[in-house]
Parts: sequence; structure tokens; C-alpha cells
Amino acid sequence: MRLDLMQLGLMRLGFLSSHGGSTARAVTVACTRGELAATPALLISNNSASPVMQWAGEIGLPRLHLSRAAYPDPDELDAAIVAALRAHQIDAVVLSGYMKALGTRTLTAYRGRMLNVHPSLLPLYGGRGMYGDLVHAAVLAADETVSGATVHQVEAGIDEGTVVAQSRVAVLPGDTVATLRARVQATEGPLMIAALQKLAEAVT
Ligand SMILES: Nc1nc2c(c(=O)[nH]1)N[C@@H](CN(C=O)c1ccc(C(=O)N[C@@H](CCC(=O)O)C(=O)O)cc1)CN2
Ligand SMILES: NCC(=O)N[C@@H]1O[C@H](COP(=O)([O-])[O-])[C@@H](O)[C@H]1O
Repeated sequence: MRLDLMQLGLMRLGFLSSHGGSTARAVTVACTRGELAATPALLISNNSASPVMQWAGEIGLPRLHLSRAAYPDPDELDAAIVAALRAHQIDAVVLSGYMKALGTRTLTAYRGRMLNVHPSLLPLYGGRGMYGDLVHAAVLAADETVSGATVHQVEAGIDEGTVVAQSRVAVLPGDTVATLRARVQATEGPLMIAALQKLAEAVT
């Protein structure tokens, strides 16, 4: 269903996502409901076949496939990403399961205006190699009783940026990766929306 993504709010959002983009979708719904004063304006994915790219096409969200396939040089990919964000007049960037490290140009251009959601209570279970279900598997293997999600500023070190907000969920006896993922992921959208509401007040 195409959404009328006219100027919903002053803050123009760019999404970076590799797979399903669940947080990008939740943020977009919040914008269309008037719960977040922002306008989804661009999706960049490194995976042309991803469900998030299909979703963007269905709702009429401008979308770009930018990846190492087209830009083998990481610096050139970094330059292409920041150029695309600037060309679409993006004010803030949301990483919604974007599975690649971002480069210096993009980080510098959006310092303080780029947020990531990670499915653990950082600094626990973060960093290179720790993403998606690998995080939940590690939490279960460690017999943790609590987990959650973290929204943080995106800085050079993977998952090392300033923590903006965290949610906490119980790890229950008998939990599997799938059940824990579902419980944590259900908190990611609201956590990111709340963080963006604060950011919108600051940048607009
Ligand atoms: N410069 C930064 N770039 C990114 C950050 C960050 O904090 N600073 N956050 C990541 C977080 N992330 C998911 O949101 C993430 C972290 C680590 C990895 C990872 O190890 N990726 C593997 C490849 C995985 C794959 O291709 O499926 C790797 O790079 O070897 C992925 C995601 C996003 N970028
Ligand atoms: N390090 C970041 C990370 O692991 N992000 C995680 O990837 C999943 C992507 O799923 P989605 O594409 O369906 O939203 C999300 O659940 C998010 O927590």
C-alpha cells in the first residue's frame, strides 16, 4: 500500500537496513500516525533482494541499493552513502539492522544525528560479529536472566557510541533464540521512536 509520504514532519529521515527493517517500518508508521514529527525520505540497503527494499517500493519510499558489489572500495561506498543522504536532504539517519560498518565521511556528516538499535544491553554482547540472532544466542548461552535493546549514537567503533536509551526484558526459562528475539524486537521500534522524538526537538 503506497503511503502518502508528503511532508509529515520537518525532520527528514534516512534508513539504512540490510534485511527486514522492522524498526524502519515501526518508525514510518509512527510518522504517518502523527506520533513522530518526521518524514521518511530515503532507504539505503546493501541487499537489493531484501524485504525492506520491497517494502520501500510498495509504500513509495525512495530507495537505493548501495553495496560493496557496486563499490568494492569501502571509501567509495562511504562517499556514495553520504552523497545519497545529502542529495535527499536527510536530517537524521536510522540504522535498522544495517549489517555493515559505516565509514568516516558518513559518520562525520551525521555525528549526533545517526542512531542504531542493537538487540542487547550494550556494552554487553555488541561489536563486530555480534548482530541479529548471534546476540540472542550468546545471551542464552550465558544464562542471562535479563536482556533488552539499546539505541545508541553511531560512532566509529562498532556499537560503541553513546547510549541514548535501553529497554529491558526478562529472559525466561525455555526461551529460544526465536522467543527471545521476538520479545526484544518488540521493544526496538518504540525505543527508537522515543529517541527520535527527542532528536526531532533538537534538530528542528
Ligand atoms: N561505524 C559504525 N558502523 C556501524 C555501527 C556502529 O556503531 N559504528 N553499528 C553497526 C551495528 N550493527 C548492526 O546494527 C552491526 C555490527 C556488526 C556487524 C558485523 O559484524 N557484520 C559482519 C558482516 C555481517 C553480514 O554481512 O551479514 C562484518 O562486517 O564482518 C553487523 C552489524 C552498523 N554499522
Ligand atoms: N547490531 C545490530 C543488530 O543486530 N540489529 C538487529 O538486527 C535485527 C534486524 O532485523 P530486521 O531487519 O528484521 O529489523 C533487529 O532485530 C536488530 O535488533
